[in-house]
Amino acid sequence: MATGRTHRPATRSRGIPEATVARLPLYLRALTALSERSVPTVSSEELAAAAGVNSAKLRKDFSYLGSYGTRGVGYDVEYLVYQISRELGLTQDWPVVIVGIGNLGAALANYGGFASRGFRVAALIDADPAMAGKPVAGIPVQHTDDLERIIKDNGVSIGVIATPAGAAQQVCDRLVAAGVTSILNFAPTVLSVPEGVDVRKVDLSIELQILAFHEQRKAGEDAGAVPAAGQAVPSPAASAPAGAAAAAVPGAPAAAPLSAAAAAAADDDAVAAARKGRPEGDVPAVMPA
Ligand SMILES: NC(=O)c1ccc[n+]([C@@H]2O[C@H](COP(=O)([O-])OP(=O)(O)OC[C@H]3O[C@@H](n4cnc5c(N)ncnc54)[C@H](O)[C@@H]3O)[C@@H](O)[C@H]2O)c1
Repeated sequence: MATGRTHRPATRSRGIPEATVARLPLYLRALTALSERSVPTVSSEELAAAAGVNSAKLRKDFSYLGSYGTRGVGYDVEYLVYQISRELGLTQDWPVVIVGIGNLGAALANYGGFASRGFRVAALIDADPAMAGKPVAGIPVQHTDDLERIIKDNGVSIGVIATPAGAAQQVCDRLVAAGVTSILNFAPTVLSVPEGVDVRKVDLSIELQILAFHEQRKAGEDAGAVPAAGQAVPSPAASAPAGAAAAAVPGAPAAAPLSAAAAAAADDDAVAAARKGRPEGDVPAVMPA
């Protein structure tokens, strides 16, 4: 199994902070919507509101791209789309493989949003021999026996893992050994990858747990927390020192993982500090709605 470092430092090449990189897709989505409506220019305030980011932060982010806008006119929408796309590496075509073509893998294969953003689904791979040759989203599923050849033939550097958790590390190791250097992991497990491989994870249940935490806080002020059915609250005195009691109570996420939504909204330094404290290396990839 591959071992070693699981994520990169807070800054990348050309000195763009990771928190800025995390916000670029938000700007791009808002700008693409403006472009589709043939809006020629946009102010930093309008764009910040559309992207859900504060406008001072947006201006700082764009300064890293060398984009300052024109006073009284704002930013040129088409040019910014180009600049951000180029910065994110989206001006080239990225062949992607999806491994694990069950409910989720098939849904991803059918998602039209990849192709429109420059991600071409080059191959679908599954371990089930019964699926081999069957088309999903018009692409025939191929067997995992051919994984290495498929990666090589298609020049794939990005792999999506949608297998059960128990298979994910082994699939990851094979993808990496075959030349994949970026992985989007949907399986609920932490992957170990060697130096130079980026992993981002999507876990909707974690996002829901964070929402549950906020819901509980909203409701808790008047009602007090009520444990979910079947969950007994352990006695802090019996099982843990007083300081650890809050973390021991079910439903009290004392150390919620840092979501990309939080990363996009927080200050760069705060993000770096929060990342430092995280026990796991790969990065959640769910973006704010
Ligand atoms: N991240 C999220 O928000 C999210 C949401 C839903 C599901 N999931 C996760 O996604 C994964 C897939 O869920 P699903 O509902 O599609 O499951 P599923 O059982 O429908 O599909 C899993 C597929 O993986 C294949 N598979 C198993 N081992 C494999 C291997 N070694 N190599 C290649 N293919 C292999 C199976 O043949 C099957 O087709 C699970 O880990 C699930 O927990 C994550």
